[in-house]
Amino acid sequence: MLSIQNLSYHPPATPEAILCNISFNLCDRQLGLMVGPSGSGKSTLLEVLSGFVDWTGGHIYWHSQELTPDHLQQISGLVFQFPERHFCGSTILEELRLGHMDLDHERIDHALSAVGLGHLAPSTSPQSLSGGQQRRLALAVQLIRQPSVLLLDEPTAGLDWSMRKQIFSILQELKKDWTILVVTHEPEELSAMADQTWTIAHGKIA
Ligand SMILES: Nc1ncnc2c1ncn2[C@@H]1O[C@H](COP(=O)(O)OP(=O)(O)OP(=O)(O)O)[C@@H](O)[C@H]1O
Repeated sequence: MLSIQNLSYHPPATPEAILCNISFNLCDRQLGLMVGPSGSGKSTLLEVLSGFVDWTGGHIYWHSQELTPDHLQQISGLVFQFPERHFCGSTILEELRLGHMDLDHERIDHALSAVGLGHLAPSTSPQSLSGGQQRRLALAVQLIRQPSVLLLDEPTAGLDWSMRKQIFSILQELKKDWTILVVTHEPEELSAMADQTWTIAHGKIA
């Protein structure tokens, strides 16, 4: 279980805290949904939970272990909003192997199959994929690291209805094996599959 207790983040440059006394628990193999309007602190929360930002108050636990930002970088897999903008590899294989040159084919095939891309040749260019396929590749890039917690920032932003449906059905499958936190300002269809939903506004959970 990921346990967030009274988490606050107040960088010196901001007059107000960006995150204020956030507390919630996300159980293993559950999908949690954090819903809030633009500017409410959703992306900042994911940056903290990915270990990119050092919080200024509170505690984060994975099961009974208290976590530092270094721990969080190890256990979390963050898929940014519009992740396709950050693709660097010229092939799917290169994209998946970035920073993990020793990954074997079995693990690569497993990650691609988990997101419904098992039929694609590893030599395919990420740029030639559809929008929905690119989002699924971005998921595979994180899954291949086998994170304990998968963090998704607006996973269906900018996709049309049929591509959003692809992502929903992948998430429905992934949540059988992975612990997932999704942040979004448009919960819509995601609400139906979420095990827990929280609302965030002005850095506080309502
Ligand atoms: N490094 C920073 N320094 C100062 N202010 C920041 C910083 N990062 C975020 N903020 C502010 O914190 C607030 C929350 O931003 P955040 O991006 O987390 O919101 P969000 O809910 O993800 O919004 P969106 O849905 O538009 O991405 C905003 O008011 C933003 O301007």
